[in-house]
Amino acid sequence: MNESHYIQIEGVVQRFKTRQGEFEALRQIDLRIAKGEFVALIGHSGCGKSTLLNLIAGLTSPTEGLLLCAGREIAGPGPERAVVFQNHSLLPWLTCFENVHLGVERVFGSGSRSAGAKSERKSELAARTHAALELVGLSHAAHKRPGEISGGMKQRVGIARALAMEPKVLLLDEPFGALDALTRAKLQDELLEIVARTHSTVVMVTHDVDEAVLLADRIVMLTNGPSATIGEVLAVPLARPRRRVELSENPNYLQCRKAVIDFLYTRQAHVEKEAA
Ligand SMILES: Nc1ncnc2c1ncn2[C@@H]1O[C@H](COP(=O)(O)OP(=O)(O)OP(=O)(O)O)[C@@H](O)[C@H]1O
Repeated sequence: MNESHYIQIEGVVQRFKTRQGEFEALRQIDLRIAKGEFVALIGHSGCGKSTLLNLIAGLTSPTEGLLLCAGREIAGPGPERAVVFQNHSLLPWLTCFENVHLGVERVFGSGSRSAGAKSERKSELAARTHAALELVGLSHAAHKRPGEISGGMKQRVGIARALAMEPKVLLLDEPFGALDALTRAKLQDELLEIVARTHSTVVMVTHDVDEAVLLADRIVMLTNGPSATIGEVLAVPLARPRRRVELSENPNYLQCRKAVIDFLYTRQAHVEKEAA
C-alpha cells in the first residue's frame, strides 16, 4: 500500500434524489490523503463538506467513483474510521465513562471468550476507556452524565470515544463549531497534541479559516454547490509543534490565511453572485 495514498477519492460524484428531481451535491472529487496527514475541508455552508466526510466514513456511498482506505474500497463504516460530529452524539442516560466504553466495547469487546479471559478483557476495555478520558483531560468527570457537564466537555467525550477506538482515521465534522472561542482554542490545542501523539490521519470539516491553518497540513477548498468540487488545495508550510501565539505573526501563517480568505470571500463569493 502506498502510504501517500492512504485515503483515495477517485472521480467521486454524489447525487441525491429529491422531490424536485436529482440534486448533484458533489462532482468529480479527486483527492489523495497520506497516512498521518491532517486535511481540513473548508467551503461555504451547504457546499458539500459533510457529504464528502460521510462518504469517507462509509455512511453513504457515491453515485459515481470510488473511495479507498488503505487500498480497500470503503463499502461502509469501519472501526479504522471514527467520526466526531458537531453535536456530540452522547447518550444522555449514560455516564461519560459509559459513553466512551460503549464505543470501545463495539470495537474491542468479544462475547465468545471463556469466563476468565472475559473478565481480563473487561479490565482491558475499562483501561482503554480511562486512558481515552485522560487523554482529553476528563478523568475527573468520568462518572458524570452529559446533562451534568459543559458543551466543551461533551465534545471532549465525543473525541475520547472516537480516540478510544484507536481509529487509523479520525473524521471530524465541525467538532468545535458549537463552542465559545476560548473553549474552541483549548480543544484545538488539545487536538494538536493528541494527533502528534497518535499519528492519526485526520480529515476535518470546518468553516473557520484560522482553525484550518492552525491545524492542517493541507487545506482542501470546495467551490460552492450545487455540483461542488475541489477548487484549490493549499499546503500549509508551518513546522510542528504549532503554537497559536507564535503563529499570529508568522508570515507563512498570514499568507495561508490570506489565500483561504481570498478563495472563500473573493472568488467563491463572486461565483455565488453569478449563480444567484
Ligand atoms: N440526503 C440528502 N438529500 C438531498 N440533498 C442533500 C442530502 N444531503 C445533503 N444534501 C444537499 O447537499 C448539499 C451539501 O450538503 P452538506 O451538508 O454536505 O453541506 P456542508 O458543506 O457540510 O454544509 P454546512 O457547512 O452548512 O454544514 C446541500 O445543498 C444539501 O442540501
